[in-house]
Amino acid sequence: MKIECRNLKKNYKAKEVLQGVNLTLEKGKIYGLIGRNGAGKTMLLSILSAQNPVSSGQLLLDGEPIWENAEALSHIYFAREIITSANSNSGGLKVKEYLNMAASYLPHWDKEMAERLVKLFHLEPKQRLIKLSKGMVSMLGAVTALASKADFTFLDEPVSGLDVVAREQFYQLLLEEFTETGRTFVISTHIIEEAADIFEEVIFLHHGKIILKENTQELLEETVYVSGRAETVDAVIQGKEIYKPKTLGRSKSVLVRLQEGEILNQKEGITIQPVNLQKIFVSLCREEENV
Ligand SMILES: Nc1ncnc2c1ncn2[C@@H]1O[C@H](COP(=O)(O)OP(=O)(O)OP(=O)(O)O)[C@@H](O)[C@H]1O
Repeated sequence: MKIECRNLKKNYKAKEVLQGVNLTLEKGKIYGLIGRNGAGKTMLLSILSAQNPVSSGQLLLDGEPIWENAEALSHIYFAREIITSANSNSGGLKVKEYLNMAASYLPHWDKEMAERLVKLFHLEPKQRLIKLSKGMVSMLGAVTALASKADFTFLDEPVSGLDVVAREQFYQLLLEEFTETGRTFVISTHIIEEAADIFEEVIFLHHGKIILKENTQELLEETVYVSGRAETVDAVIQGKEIYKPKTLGRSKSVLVRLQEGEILNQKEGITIQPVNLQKIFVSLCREEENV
């Protein structure tokens, strides 16, 4: 099973929110969707789940269009941010009512799992959503996403507002569910490092374009930070794929993307260090923005 997007574009008046996204999401993977504020993450997830029409391009599940296709949509669920303000549709609902509503439109809903997770997260079924704390609202979203049992489940910043204990608990549950079922999860988050071990692949979205989609482990193993005397750094990185160098006086630092099996020669006057995902993301954004 796979979802494919071909040259997806979304415009709002003159603004191109998605600028030709090509993406394949395979069954049985956890993807991390990373992007700056306004990059288009929520938009992409809402389009992938057919909650929003595209301006152009194709969106397919196993070769069949997803838009207005009930069978395809029964395999996809997007747990978007729950709006609980007084004038929203959800705000006045009780936790129990919100979950009953989800159960009514999600064809593979696991009632027993939802009840178990509600207890685990100490959510009170009779409490109205408007009275929940920000973290509790996030937990309710996580419960809905997990209990949806959709083959492709998208979560928009599921851990925002959760305390560290609850965040670990959420990722643990997610991994257990993933291991048991082989469902696909796409998770957007700004807390990159914490989730880096969970994501099999990372997708970096920048100004409505995918600037990187890679296996997380390979990306980390094959990217190094080189710093030291500028002329030595230049000699070592010659002919290599690099991300946005920084020069300060006579010293220089740069991220180098190695090819499989490629190594850098250690020379006096430079250091070669491993990097984390956050650093790679920041460097790539700087590269794109040319700053
Ligand atoms: N209904 C709309 N009308 C016009 N522009 C919109 C609409 N919805 C989203 N946008 C624009 O689309 C762009 C992408 O928004 P989106 O919410 O997808 O970003 P995001 O990556 O999820 O950001 P964040 O991390 O801040 O949540 C933004 O520039 C936003 O202003």
